[in-house]
Amino acid sequence: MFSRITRRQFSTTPSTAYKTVVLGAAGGIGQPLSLLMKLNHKVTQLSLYDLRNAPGVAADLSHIPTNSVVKGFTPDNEGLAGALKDADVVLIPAGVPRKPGMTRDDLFKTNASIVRDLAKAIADNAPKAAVLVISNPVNSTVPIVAEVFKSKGVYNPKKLFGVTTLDVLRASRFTSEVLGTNPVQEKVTVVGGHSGITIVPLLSQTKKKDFDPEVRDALTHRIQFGGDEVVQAKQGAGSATLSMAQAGARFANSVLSGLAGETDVVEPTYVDSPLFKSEGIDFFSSKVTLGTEGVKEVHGLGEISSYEQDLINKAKETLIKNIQKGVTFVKENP
Ligand SMILES: NC(=O)C1=CN([C@@H]2O[C@H](COP(=O)(O)OP(=O)(O)OC[C@H]3O[C@@H](n4cnc5c(N)ncnc54)[C@H](O)[C@@H]3O)[C@@H](O)[C@H]2O)C=CC1
Ligand SMILES: O=C([O-])CC(=O)C(=O)O
Repeated sequence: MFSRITRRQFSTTPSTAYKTVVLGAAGGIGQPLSLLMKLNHKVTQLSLYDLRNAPGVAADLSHIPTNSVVKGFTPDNEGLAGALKDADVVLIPAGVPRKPGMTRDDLFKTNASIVRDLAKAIADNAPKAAVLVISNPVNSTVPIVAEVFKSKGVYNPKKLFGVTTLDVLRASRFTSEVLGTNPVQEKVTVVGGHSGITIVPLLSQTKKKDFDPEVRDALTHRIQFGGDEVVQAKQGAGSATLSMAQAGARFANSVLSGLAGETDVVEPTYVDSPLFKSEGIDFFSSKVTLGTEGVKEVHGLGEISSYEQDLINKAKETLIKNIQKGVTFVKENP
């Protein structure tokens, strides 16, 4: 167990000192994500939890001379309660990944109960933490966490995030490949959700703005189905792990920056959103300003093209079903 003294000791060097927890830390995403969190100077305590092997991953990372103490937990070794105590940020990459031929929704039957049970433990042990959900299907697992938190009276919509950053990374990369530009400077806002047609890149808001329709269609499709490229290339051995770790670490760093009081921290993320609530869509991804309490402001979509409006209309039809599926699951399987 980390003591408060340890936390204070380390908080003197950086201006911030946060405990970050990775649930599913020994997995394909969990290991590189834990490495990247070990390299983040805002993190002073890093707790790694998995059904097995988390203490080994923690021992390995603990030799890296950065400003954090790492500890591994399993069900037999202080368990979730030990891992989660005093957490500021909890990342959840626990659950099964896709194989070729599967949709993210096909993962629901296995991952829904995993995420529900982890959410119960977070509600009991770290109800004030920011919770970053990576486990698929994100469109449904985020509503699952929200329902569990509501049932336990600890739901804070400002602290629950579906991580859609990988869509943003892909959009930058793929757009730069088409335009021959520097991917680092190619910023693309991606809105909606995190699966197939619910992923909507707003290419009309990029510097290029006007794409040839054929190029635009192909680029949009590649961004929407980028995950499938990796699933197919891995031939049954899983889905994106390394690019996802980078995406998760970038988003976690933004959340930590917001908590630390940095200004103008803006990332697209799937949150409890006012944008389409009147249509029964409680969760939607758009640009969000992150602050000391989590979500500070959910941005509107801005000016979009009629092509993008059509994509959003289609995305909403799927999203409403995905969200309802998560809500119903928790009501029927509390
Ligand atoms: N949001 C996104 O953009 C992305 C999400 N994903 C999703 O992330 C999830 C994890 O993917 P991978 O790391 O590749 O899978 P993996 O199978 O390599 O690792 C998953 C880990 O979760 C652990 N786990 C399972 N049940 C658990 C529980 N109850 N408590 C704690 N740990 C548990 C497993 O032991 C394993 O170590 C999948 O659902 C995948 O679809 C993957 C890529 C991108
Ligand atoms: O495709 C998958 O199943 C994993 C994922 O969410 C992604 O890579 O975007």
